[in-house]
Amino acid sequence: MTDTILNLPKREGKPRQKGLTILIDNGAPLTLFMDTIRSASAYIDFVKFGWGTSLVTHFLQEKINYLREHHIEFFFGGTLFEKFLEQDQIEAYYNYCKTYQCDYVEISNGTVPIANHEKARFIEAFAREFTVFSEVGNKDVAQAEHQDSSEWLENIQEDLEAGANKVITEARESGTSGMCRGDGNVRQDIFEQIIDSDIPLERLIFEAPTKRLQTFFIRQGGANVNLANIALSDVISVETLRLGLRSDTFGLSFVEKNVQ
Ligand SMILES: C=C(OP(=O)(O)O)C(=O)O
Ligand SMILES: O=S([O-])[O-]
Repeated sequence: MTDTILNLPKREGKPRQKGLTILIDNGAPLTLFMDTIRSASAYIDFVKFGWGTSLVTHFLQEKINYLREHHIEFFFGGTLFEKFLEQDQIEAYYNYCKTYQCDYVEISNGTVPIANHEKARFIEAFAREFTVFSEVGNKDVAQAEHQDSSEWLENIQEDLEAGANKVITEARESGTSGMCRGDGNVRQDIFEQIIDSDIPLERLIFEAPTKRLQTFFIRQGGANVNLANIALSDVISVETLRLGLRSDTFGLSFVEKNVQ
């Protein structure tokens, strides 16, 4: 970023452990993808190839190569893991990840109804060879309503104990399920239970595809909260929200909560 006399929140350089920005690629055309990466690589830590798009999108290998050149990591959406799981093809998923030389995998149960302890077994197995980001929360709004805050906390703790490097909280690409209500508002009770626990904030990644969610998590968790499902077009906007350069977070206090 440009040198400035302004007093702004401190951001770590890459590779960073906190303040991660994770984009979601839902199959963007190659030149748009490359332009986005080239224009903003300092602010992008990961790209997730959303749900099963990696199987359908063209130029996947070219995109991955371009990310590597720009020191940006990648992983495939948890839904793809779940699709292989549902068809009893976990070994094939492992091979798929190896083919693309993935360092990271996402293990979730947002769609396939397996119990959290079963998901934890997959976390443990994949963590032997990959860095695992697990995901907590249901993609179906009605089912998500039934998951209370203590269940969320227990699931997050179980995932971390099983070997997840970080835990992603579900909100989908739309920001309308998991930790969010159908109307796009965050379920405060869940957020507060998590943030009041002894889990370091940097072990959590909040899906925040909308400005409303980005603003919420940055106001509550500070400039260096980890955010995911950021649209390709929103990278610079999110960085300005982190830095208090947009009205929504203008008065952001620079004190960080529970970040170790
Ligand atoms: C982002 C989504 O899925 P995944 O986590 O599998 O990429 C989604 O379904 O909105
Ligand atoms: O599961 S999602 O929405 O990353």
